[in-house]
Amino acid sequence: MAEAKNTILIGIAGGTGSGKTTLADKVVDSFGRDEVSILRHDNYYKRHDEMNYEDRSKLNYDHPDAFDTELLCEHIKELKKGKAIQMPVYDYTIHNRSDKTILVEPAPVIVLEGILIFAEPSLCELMDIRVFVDTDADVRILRRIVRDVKDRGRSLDSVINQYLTTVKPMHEQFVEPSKRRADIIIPEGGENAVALEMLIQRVRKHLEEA
Ligand SMILES: Nc1ncnc2c1ncn2[C@@H]1O[C@H](COP(=O)(O)OP(=O)(O)O)[C@@H](O)[C@H]1O
Ligand SMILES: Nc1ccn([C@@H]2O[C@H](COP(=O)(O)O)[C@@H](O)[C@H]2O)c(=O)n1
Repeated sequence: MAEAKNTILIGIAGGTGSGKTTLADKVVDSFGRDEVSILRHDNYYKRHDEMNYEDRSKLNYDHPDAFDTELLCEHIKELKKGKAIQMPVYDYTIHNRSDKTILVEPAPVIVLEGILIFAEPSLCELMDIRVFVDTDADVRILRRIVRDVKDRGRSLDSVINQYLTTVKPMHEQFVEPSKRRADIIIPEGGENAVALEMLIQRVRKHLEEA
């Protein structure tokens, strides 16, 4: 099937807690479901049914190999061809994929968010606009502690231990260097009203031309 002419992929990367989900959701919520679709790299974390919870909780979730990026690339290509896909759904509280999927319809604009989306060349090259949300590490870890304890079923000790053993070193090795692949760098993510408005205008321009 021929590629749909007018689909653009906007990648939103940034460290954990930087505000990329907030930014991506605000862009998507400004438009109709038939105009902008959303994909999340986190939903493509590999399934680990062969391990128990305790072993899964010890895995490194901040290395590119933790993700099934090949499946995500296939899904993006399908969407660009005008075909709907079933996006997996990840459940952080059990450190595994859930049995649910979300139907994602093709749309003129697809937003993709994730910590490591610029670190994978095969994925990065599919993007038309690359946005990196840049937020200081101290702010990010404070946000992460609150979120992981409230929403992801974690203890304070486990968040601190995971941050020091894998999250921080992987951020320094993979996430931070991937910033140089960005077209736009946005400080502070979703609460940056000026940057959000510029992104919305860019999407609107594409929709008018599509
Ligand atoms: N600019 C901001 N100021 C204060 N809190 C924020 C801001 N942006 C995001 N948050 C909060 O920080 C947490 C992490 O934000 P999120 O957008 O999920 O980041 P990410 O997807 O990069 O991990 C969430 O609880 C969110 O509500
Ligand atoms: N089972 C898992 C899977 C992932 N994580 C962490 O999620 C972070 C990425 O999500 P953000 O919304 O923060 O960008 C990543 O840093 C992983 O450490 C996890 O804790 N448990």
